[in-house]
Amino acid sequence: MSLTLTDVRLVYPDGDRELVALDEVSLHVPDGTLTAVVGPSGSGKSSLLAVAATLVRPRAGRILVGDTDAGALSDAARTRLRLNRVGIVFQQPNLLPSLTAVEQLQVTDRMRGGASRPDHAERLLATVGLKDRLRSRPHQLSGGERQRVNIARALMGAPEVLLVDEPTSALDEHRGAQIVDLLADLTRHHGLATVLVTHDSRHLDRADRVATMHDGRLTPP
Ligand SMILES: Nc1ncnc2c1ncn2[C@@H]1O[C@H](COP(=O)(O)OP(=O)(O)OP(=O)(O)O)[C@@H](O)[C@H]1O
Repeated sequence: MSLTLTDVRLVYPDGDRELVALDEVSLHVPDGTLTAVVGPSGSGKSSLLAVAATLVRPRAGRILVGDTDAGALSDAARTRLRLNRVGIVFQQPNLLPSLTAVEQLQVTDRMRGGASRPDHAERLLATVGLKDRLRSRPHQLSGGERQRVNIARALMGAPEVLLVDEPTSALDEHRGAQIVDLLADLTRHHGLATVLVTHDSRHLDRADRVATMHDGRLTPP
């Protein structure tokens, strides 16, 4: 399923004034494709992800996850949409220190209120190259491996949309390239509509499309 943003405007209060974080932003990400979003600090990249993740309601514009208009949903329905159809990979893996890799993924089953699926967790961890690390805890994993757990965890709910914020910022060039390769492969294999926010222009050749944020505007639109 695709992700479509149309004429999105997001405004934050700024003292007596308002700060326009997203200014008429439109973006269409077909399923099975990866769009990289680059741009300077403060240009609105994280705001774009927050809106696409339905974490923040824009002042104007439309967000479609597949055919579902997120703006038309109640807050409870948006939370369900986010849990079931959107995967989010934050910059910091935020893994729980005492849990093994498999258990990190199983936590999301519990959050979703469903049965725990250790087999599914193990399969996903194998997919991201961690089949020998299933019982490892975060301190036993490298930065790149922790980021792989983070990515596998985001796929537990079989999302249609994958939103990824700066996944390579803590990694060296080689490991960063491996993570972007992995995201591109997962995007194709699972038919995801993926948005990858990155400062890192080194890995953009793996993206199907590169868009640039500048002062809240996205080009090409
Ligand atoms: N919760 C908030 N309240 C008020 N202003 C905010 C808030 N979040 C972001 N902003 C402002 O909105 C603008 C866009 O910020 P955003 O974090 O989306 O940019 P960014 O491109 O992700 O930056 P970075 O690369 O540094 O993370 C900035 O001017 C920022 O200061």
